[in-house]
Amino acid sequence: MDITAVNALNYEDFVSIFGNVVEKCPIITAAVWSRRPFVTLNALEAAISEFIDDLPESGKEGILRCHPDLAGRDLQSGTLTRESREEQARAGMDALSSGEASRMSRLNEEYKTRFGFPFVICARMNDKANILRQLTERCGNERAVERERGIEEVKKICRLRLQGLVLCDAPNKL
Ligand SMILES: NC(=O)N[C@H]1NC(=O)NC1=O
Repeated sequence: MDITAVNALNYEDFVSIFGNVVEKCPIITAAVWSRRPFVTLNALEAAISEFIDDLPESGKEGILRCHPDLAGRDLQSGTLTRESREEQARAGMDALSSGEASRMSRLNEEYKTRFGFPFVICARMNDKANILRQLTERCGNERAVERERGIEEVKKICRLRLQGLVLCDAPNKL
């Protein structure tokens, strides 16, 4: 699908196709539909980013809370969204040794207890070792730093999901 086809979608189809570009937050997609037409895919991405940036801190934390843990309960029970399952598999989260799995689980819980939202990172841009290292390091940050850091990662995930759905109209900036 190209951007012209995107702009021609009614809101039902737009939300049905793009509703999970931010994990389990179709309200964001539904809101940016009114910003059509998008000149480029980057313009659609920018509209999503602006919507997120305009949210109060509680809204940003709410977005983070819609994300499943990496290698967490949803992965074990097969209840991840298709997008998240593919991303987590790409980073090897479905093939951790038992030692790695328990370390991951302990750190995820520590992170959530400290911040009140889950650790979020763009799994497709990181491997297993990197994810474990960053999770360890980021547990030591301040809450406000982590809120912003997590939101940056949400935007990276969103960009890659959008690029999987819409033909690219500009050089990949990643
Ligand atoms: N917790 C977390 O980072 N979750 C995710 N990251 C990603 O790339 N896909 C996800 O579901």
